[in-house]
Amino acid sequence: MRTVQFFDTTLRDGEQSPGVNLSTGEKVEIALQLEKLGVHVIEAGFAASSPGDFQSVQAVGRAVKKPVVVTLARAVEKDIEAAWEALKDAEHPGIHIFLATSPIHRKYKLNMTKEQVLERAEYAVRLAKKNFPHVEFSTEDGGRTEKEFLAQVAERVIEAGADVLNIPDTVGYMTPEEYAGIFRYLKQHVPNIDRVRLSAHCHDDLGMAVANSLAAIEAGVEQVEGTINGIGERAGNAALEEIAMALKTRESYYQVQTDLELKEIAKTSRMVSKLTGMLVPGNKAVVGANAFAHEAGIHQDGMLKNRSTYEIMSPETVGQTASQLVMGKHSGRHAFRDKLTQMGYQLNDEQINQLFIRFKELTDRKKRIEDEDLISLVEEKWGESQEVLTFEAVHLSYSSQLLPTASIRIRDARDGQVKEEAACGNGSVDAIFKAVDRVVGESMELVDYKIHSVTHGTDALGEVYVRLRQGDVTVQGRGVSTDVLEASARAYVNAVNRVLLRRDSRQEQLKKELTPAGS
Ligand SMILES: CC(=O)SCCNC(=O)CCNC(=O)[C@H](O)C(C)(C)COP(=O)(O)OP(=O)(O)OC[C@H]1O[C@@H](n2cnc3c(N)ncnc32)[C@H](O)[C@@H]1OP(=O)(O)O
Ligand SMILES: CC(C)C(=O)C(=O)O
Repeated sequence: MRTVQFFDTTLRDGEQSPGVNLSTGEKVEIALQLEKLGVHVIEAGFAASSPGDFQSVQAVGRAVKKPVVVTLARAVEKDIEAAWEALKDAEHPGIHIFLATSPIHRKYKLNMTKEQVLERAEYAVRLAKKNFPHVEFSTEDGGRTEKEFLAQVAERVIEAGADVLNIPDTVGYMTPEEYAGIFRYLKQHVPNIDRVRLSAHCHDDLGMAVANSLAAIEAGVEQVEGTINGIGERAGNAALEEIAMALKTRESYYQVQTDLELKEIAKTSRMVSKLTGMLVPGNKAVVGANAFAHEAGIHQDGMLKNRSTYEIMSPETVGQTASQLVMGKHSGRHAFRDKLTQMGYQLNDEQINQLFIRFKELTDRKKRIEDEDLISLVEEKWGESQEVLTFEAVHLSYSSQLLPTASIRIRDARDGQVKEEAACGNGSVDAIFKAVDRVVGESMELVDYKIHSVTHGTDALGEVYVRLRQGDVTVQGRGVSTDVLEASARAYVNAVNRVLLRRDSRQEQLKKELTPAGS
């Protein structure tokens, strides 16, 4: 099976995304991660473009040991000289020279004849070859170039010593069949075409960058160029992680392998997203948050029975966390039961059916159902009617210079007594929670505290959610009041009730299990 090499241009074409500007340190950080991912070539920038980019190219060249590090350069002496100056200390220095070849670019941008383009291309490659062991030449806007002329350019740069010949679809105009046809044509019409590694470089203007890259691979190219997360100029470049996973997942079809460390994909994607500020859409293939999430009941049921029903690759392969069955409007009973079991609730069919009705009602009101919503559903159904502690009153003493003190009054149904306690805290809410702990005689771990207003205006109802943990029991409590401190006290007492009930019902269950049958 033949191997296709990966040329990563996240740091050059990816950085051409409007609004992205990576510092030298950030480029080095990404480059080291790309090295771990196993790409063969890293395009670190455009050395002649600015002193900052020169410095970045130089730093990446020095930091990275295994991949070839290249810089982009126009077919002009000063760019080629700057490129060597930046990369002469690199372990594997390379240069990427480009010159547009299409009629539109020749006429309007370069103002050059075909003959001038041929001469300049050859001259630039010969010049670069004096220093660089690795010279790539790109026919910018190759996709819209006459095939016969492309073949002439190819012949000249091969003669001049180019190691890699890239035919970019600079403006993302090609269809897969057309693009593949260019490489087939060159293979048939250019003598010595075997002396260069053919490379594909696609843009996503019509959403075909990955499809075009794969078509080029089918036509025999040995290198693909692209970026992590598909970032880049305009609509971006071909997403390398998508090409890699297409080759891996459809290996028997493409009969091509890569040397990439696929498990590094998710980490690389997260790093690039964080440092460039380019967020990855949830539905992005391979690395999006939803790429391995299933919400529809029928899919979830299939997944529980066998993952291959709805997953063509596993998230672990690319270093993503395990597949998720997301609870929502479209979920079914199988997934619902599985989720509750995972959360520690062993419920019978009747209980599941009752809860499922409430769950579906909730999904009509709420977009995404979180674990805490499910906890509330269960607790609400089997918890609330047997309240142990009833909140009666709270009083706060607060001054800007002293610790706040809270006094709380709670009725305890276990002994029928009304209990009062006071406590100081780091803030008013903390004081209230500590006072409740004193009444109960135990302390709870506060895992989460959320507050939002239910209505508008200064008399708005404040709704407080708390999440408490004690041992392996986690519960949620809710309290509502026009006073947010009272809402906090109510929420905390509500949650403590649930801890006590859950503990009691577990003890009950244990007792039943330990009592011999018939006694
Ligand atoms: C498809 C691609 O992604 S190509 C890479 C695109 N990336 C970038 O352009 C980012 C970095 N670029 C830059 O920082 C600047 O454009 C620089 C420093 C390279 C050049 O800046 P300037 O000297 O001010 O020129 P400017 O960018 O305005 O114009 C480009 C010039 O290069 C010429 N040129 C464009 N491509 C090439 C080429 N491959 N070889 C030789 N000359 C070229 C243009 O014809 C134009 O020349 P002119 O001034 O004689 O008309
Ligand atoms: C410089 C070349 C390869 C390029 O980025 C393009 O044509 O899109």
